[in-house]
Amino acid sequence: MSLWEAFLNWLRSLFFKQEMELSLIGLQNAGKTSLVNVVATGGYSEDMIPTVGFNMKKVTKGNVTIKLWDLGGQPRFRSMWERYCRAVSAIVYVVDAADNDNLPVSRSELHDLLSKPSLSGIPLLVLGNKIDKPGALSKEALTEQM
Ligand SMILES: Nc1nc2c(ncn2[C@@H]2O[C@H](COP(=O)(O)OP(=O)(O)OP(=O)(O)O)[C@@H](O)[C@H]2O)c(=O)[nH]1
Ligand SMILES: [Mg+2]
Repeated sequence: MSLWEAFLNWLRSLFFKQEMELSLIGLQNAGKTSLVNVVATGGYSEDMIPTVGFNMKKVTKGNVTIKLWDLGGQPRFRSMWERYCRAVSAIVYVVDAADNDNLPVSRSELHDLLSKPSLSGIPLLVLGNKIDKPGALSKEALTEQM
């Protein structure tokens, strides 16, 4: 790389640095912390401890830094979801696509959250997780259920 190109790249990096914040929510055991770990370090483990409260992780790839708020999904932590979703660039709602029994609860928690005026206009991604498991719903079936 020539000196000139290096200089241009440096200039670009100054102007195109991007920062965003994402909140990961969804019922306990949906796989939110596992997802954060895979994105941040590439590591996956079956041996996970339920998140108490929340965790924050910053991940930088190239010019993009993402602040990830990983929230606990147990009932006692769900009332904090809204507070940690208000100021983010996007919300990722994680659903265990293989856990049929808990889908109605997951659905009603999602709709509860979407009814909050403070969150109107924030982009939302509903992420069907655990699609490797037998019995996991297809994208279409999950969309229908949620
Ligand atoms: N088969 C399968 N298991 C997964 C997947 N993602 C996560 N798990 C497992 O699901 C369990 C729960 O994962 P966590 O990441 O702790 O779930 P969580 O949503 O953070 O749960 P809370 O912190 O309690 O809200 C762990 O045993 C993971 O190994 C997946 O894509 N496929
Ligand atoms: Mg967790």
